Amino acid sequence: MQSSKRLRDGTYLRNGPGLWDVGDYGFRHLFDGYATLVRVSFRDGQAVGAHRQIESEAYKAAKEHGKVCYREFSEVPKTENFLSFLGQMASLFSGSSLTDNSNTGVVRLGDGRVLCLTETIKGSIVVNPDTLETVSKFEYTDKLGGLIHSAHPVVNDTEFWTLIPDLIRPGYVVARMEAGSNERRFVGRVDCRGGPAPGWVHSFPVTENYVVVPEMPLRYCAKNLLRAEPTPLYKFEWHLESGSFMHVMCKASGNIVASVEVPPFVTFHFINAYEEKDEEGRVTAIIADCCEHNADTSILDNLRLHNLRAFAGQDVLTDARVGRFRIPLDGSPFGELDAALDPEEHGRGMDMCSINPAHVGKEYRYAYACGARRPCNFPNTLTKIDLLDKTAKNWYEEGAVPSEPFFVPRPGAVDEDDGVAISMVSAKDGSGYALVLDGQTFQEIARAKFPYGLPYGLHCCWVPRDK
Ligand SMILES: CC(=O)/C=C/C=C(C)/C=C/C1=C(C)CCCC1(C)C
Ligand SMILES: CC(/C=C/C=O)=C\C=C\C=O
Ligand SMILES: [Fe+2]
Repeated sequence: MQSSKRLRDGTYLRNGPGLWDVGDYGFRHLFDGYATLVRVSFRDGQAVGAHRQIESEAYKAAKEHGKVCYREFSEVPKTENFLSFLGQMASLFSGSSLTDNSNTGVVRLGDGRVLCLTETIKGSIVVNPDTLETVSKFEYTDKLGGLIHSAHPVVNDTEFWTLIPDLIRPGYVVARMEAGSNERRFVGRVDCRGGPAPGWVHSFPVTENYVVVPEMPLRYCAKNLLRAEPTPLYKFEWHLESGSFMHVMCKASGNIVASVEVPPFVTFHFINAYEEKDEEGRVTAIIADCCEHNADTSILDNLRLHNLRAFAGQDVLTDARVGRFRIPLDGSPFGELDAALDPEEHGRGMDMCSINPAHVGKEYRYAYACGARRPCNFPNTLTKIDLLDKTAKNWYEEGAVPSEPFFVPRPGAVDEDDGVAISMVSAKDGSGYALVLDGQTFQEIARAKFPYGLPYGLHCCWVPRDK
């Protein structure tokens, strides 16, 4: 590793879809791939890397039978005859045909267990952060039920917040799990304000005292769940007429303290949220920021493998911005949604964000994300966004595809941006390296080359060495 500064010791883990072929069949969508876990361990100024497939039931069955055996994001097992089709329909309702391919995120729970996740509840899998071995299914011991949840729980050293959409009685259940437990406890419920089904909740934010529940017009669609062939919006449907809403639930009581209509939006990832206060310290509003795709669902189509492969270098990546919601707590029926800074600062593309974990739920200034240098069909820069100055610093290397810049604070740091941002980069020639950027200057501190290229990956976590 070429580095002048010492990095803190610990392990960076990154999860994501990494294998898109079964036998001679090629998958269609980025989100279908079987999970590949990547590790880079930093110790005494050296970096050691490894990667391994997560041994989900879906992955093992595909390997054994040479075909897709479970329902993935867009792939569906092929049925040989009408009887097996009927069997599949029945298993869909019980959830047994849904994938457990935990290809989205990886989180370190307060008790030290490391969990890989996806949108299906059964796809919660415990892994060993040192060997990357699949340890076991994470069994939720409660009776909350549900088949799907937000792929991104909000996790810290003491707790885990999750959102479970209810497709039968459109709404969301908010639940909390203590560190060290496998039991989620019901906190409260939000009923949908519009539409035939809840809006997709890939992620949601929390503040110190509240949980923010987004209801976007891109809604789950039971009919599309049953289809054998993917629709343009996969398992979802766009219901502009149904309205877009933001709900705020009190963490302590489970009561809804605000439910406002907002302009239409499309987001996978909330960045953070915090409480806005007046001079007397009373909470007047909730501010919630997200990677917002200008209410345009075509980002889902952008992420089809054909489009990613065929349109390299063409300017087809749909515009995105930091969407900032202001949700008033004074009973007003409407909330606001505006760009937090000029999207040109980050090339009108942005997603895959991280912040200093000490600022989750609190006022914050900096967000790290993938951005765009046009023309491009996929995010191709790393960007450090200053939400106060409304500016961005950008890292770019010609032909390279960097993954989520994951912020790791320096132990004992006081300044919010005192730390590093770690990303895995696929270079133009197909080789790969871990890149460490200074969280303040956004200049390169170190890079560690992998002996081989790695597929694009999604979300990350950090396991300190002393834990
Ligand atoms: C990788 C990523 O960000 C998203 C993955 C999403 C998945 C795997 C979604 C899967 C689903 C099913 C298999 C059926 C039910 C609907 C839905 C949650 C979309
Ligand atoms: C990779 C991605 C969006 C890129 C576009 O800007 C979204 C991934 C979502 C799942 O975690
Ligand atoms: Fe995600």
